[in-house]
Amino acid sequence: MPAYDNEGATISMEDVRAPEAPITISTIEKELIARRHKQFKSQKSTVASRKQQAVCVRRAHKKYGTTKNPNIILDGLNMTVPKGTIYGLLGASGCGKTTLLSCIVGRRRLNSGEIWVLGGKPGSPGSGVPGPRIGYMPQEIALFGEFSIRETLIYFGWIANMPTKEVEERIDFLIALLQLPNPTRQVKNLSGGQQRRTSLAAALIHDPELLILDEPTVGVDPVLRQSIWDHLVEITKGGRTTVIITTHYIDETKQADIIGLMRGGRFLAEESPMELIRRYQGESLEEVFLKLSVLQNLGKRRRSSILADVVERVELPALPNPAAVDLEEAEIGEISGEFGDNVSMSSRGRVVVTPELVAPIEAMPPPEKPARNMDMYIPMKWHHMKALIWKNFLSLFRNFGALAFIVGLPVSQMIFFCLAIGHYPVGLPIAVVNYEVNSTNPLCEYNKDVCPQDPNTYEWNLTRFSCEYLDFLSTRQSNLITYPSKELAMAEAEKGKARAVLVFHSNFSESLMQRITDPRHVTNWTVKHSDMEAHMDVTDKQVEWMLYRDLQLAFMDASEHLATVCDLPTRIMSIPVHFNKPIYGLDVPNFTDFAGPGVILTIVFFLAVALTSGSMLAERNEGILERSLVSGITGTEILFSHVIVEMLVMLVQSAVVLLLGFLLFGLTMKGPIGWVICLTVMTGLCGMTFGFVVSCLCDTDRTATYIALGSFLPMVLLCGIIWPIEGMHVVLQWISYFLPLTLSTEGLRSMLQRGWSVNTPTVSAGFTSIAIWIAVYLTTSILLLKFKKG
Ligand SMILES: Nc1ncnc2c1ncn2[C@@H]1O[C@H](COP(=O)(O)OP(=O)(O)OP(=O)(O)O)[C@@H](O)[C@H]1O
Repeated sequence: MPAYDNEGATISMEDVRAPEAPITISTIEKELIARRHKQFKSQKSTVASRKQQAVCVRRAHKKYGTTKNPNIILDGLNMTVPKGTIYGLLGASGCGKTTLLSCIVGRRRLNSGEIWVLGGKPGSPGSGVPGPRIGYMPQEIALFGEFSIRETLIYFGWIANMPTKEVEERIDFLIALLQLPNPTRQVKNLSGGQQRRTSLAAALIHDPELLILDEPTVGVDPVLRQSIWDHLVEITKGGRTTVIITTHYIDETKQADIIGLMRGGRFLAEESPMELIRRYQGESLEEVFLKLSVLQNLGKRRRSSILADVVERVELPALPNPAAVDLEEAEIGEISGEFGDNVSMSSRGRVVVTPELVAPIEAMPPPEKPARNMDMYIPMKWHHMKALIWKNFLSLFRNFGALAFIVGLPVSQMIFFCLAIGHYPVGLPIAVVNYEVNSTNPLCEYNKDVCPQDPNTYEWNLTRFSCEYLDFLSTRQSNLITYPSKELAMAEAEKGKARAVLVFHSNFSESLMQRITDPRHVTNWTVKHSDMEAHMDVTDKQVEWMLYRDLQLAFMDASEHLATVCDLPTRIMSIPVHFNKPIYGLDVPNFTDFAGPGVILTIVFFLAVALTSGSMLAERNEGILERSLVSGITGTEILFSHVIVEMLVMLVQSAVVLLLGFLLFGLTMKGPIGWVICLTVMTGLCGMTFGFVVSCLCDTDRTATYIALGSFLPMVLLCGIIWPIEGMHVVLQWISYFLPLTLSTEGLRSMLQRGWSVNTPTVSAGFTSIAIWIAVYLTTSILLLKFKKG
């Protein structure tokens, strides 16, 4: 088809010449004409008359893009689809057919204009649209690859509230009609054409009142295509079913009752195929479309020299009736299609009415009022939930790789955490230069069990205290390496071969003894020589702190031992601070215990985010979500069905994480186990609802990954696992308290290590914070699903 730049043009009847030759009409065509006469009646355009149509679109405007750079798709379009007809929606690729259909099914909103579908406005309470009154086959396959054909059709049948037996009968019928393969075959293993036919079967399964089929015959062979069309003609015969179908095979729409030729955001014509061929003397509908496109160009650029060549080559029909009715633009908007076979050459602009067909005939019966019952106020319908939960379970268990990942990841993460984090660094290389002894062995000999104080004179004769000190240090840090000189030891430490250099002066013990026994007469020189010199590599804060602690504790151990062998009170030579048994926590605090609660909650939270946003995005990107929403499923139902299924997964994940942490790796647990489990599961639920928000906000997996990662780091950095909140900048402290993992981590830690109950403020704040976040995320995702339309 030639690409003419004719957007926004309309056709005036001066552009149309009289037909030159009569057209032969076949029997089928005669039958179709007869049907059209019966179906389309002239009537005045009122709200009531619009409600009588299967679909009625008036003055539709729809644009994408920004206000500065808009991409106008529908530009005042009018469309009328009478009940019981097949409406062929034709137009070049990208002209806006899918956009129009998604507005009709209520999945996109117009910028302005009105749409009536089956007597109601799509999305309004009680309209039944979206819902089972519609059968929608989108352009993409929009099916679950892991499902078999049968399971797919059962899912859509259940959504439409069909009993299983009836679904089975319809499956047999549709499999025969659409020549589908064995219904046990998985959709992902079908050919492209077979998948499209399965998708068509899903739209047909519940025998809807309005079938909207977006290119159902792509990749279907001509024989089958014909049988699909025959079926559509058959089901519309009774007048109950209406079909709107888009296709790129223009000539197959000969069997449609009306064809809407779309171009430049409007209809070039909305007319029966026979009438179009007759009026424009085309050999085929394709040729008619070409002529109408040129006419539209003429309307816009009547004198355009660019198109002159093309126009010369196209033979244009003349106006069949010079007394064509000319109407004002606003009125014409009201007229399109409602005069039945009268030609509305465009949705805006001049309209031609063929007088012989305008004769009023009996009015259509009033449309059935949509059922207004309590159903529409029930947020979740049982048959929807049944179908969704079944679908979610099947998709989860069919995908073995994902299942293994879901269970395996928390196990491996917990094992990694418990084995890798929080353990004391041992074997740190420590360089020792001991000028007090002449030994290459750091653990030099000393009189371990002999008191260096004379029992009679009480004179002290302390020797080799450096050896005693190193002996106790070696029980904490065993990798002591002796160097003969300080210079050599320092050079090695600078090369990274030692974390600390310890130097004992030659008169270390003697000076220390003087410092203790006669402090009044001790010189600075003596004090200096009684110190062990320590030079440390402090690039690693944790290592520095632990070495610092070990060096001091080794001194206390050695001095307490000395006091013991001398029958002195043990603590006499220690620093005068006595650390009693901790109020809470272990005698030797353990970083694994400290970080454990935060790590457990982070694992559970972010696994739930990944699981939920992944499955929701996959569903959305494959078009399944869209299709389910058009079938009448609500956002709330989709969310809760995921919550129910993923809750089970999360219970397993939480159990695995807690069992590994407490039973296998011995993390401290003093608190009420029931509440610990409850807080863990609630955190997973919070992650799940956050995953819903992410999947509703993002259009692609990539943006979802960015959001998930972008939120992971701040939450983990600020929730107090890595650094105490009290040490943060005051603004960040406030931000941190508002994050979902901060108060819950503190609450869990208080239960596990302090044994606090849920009544204590810290624990109850953890529960309250996570409950509020669940409510916020859930409400946001329900609102996003409801209102975020194109
Ligand atoms: N979500 C969107 N955001 C921005 N532009 C969009 C969006 N969806 C569609 N479009 C644009 O709107 C125009 C109409 O698209 P639409 O899918 O409705 O066309 P179509 O007639 O169905 O095409 P085809 O026959 O190829 O399926 C195209 O230019 C398309 O790029």
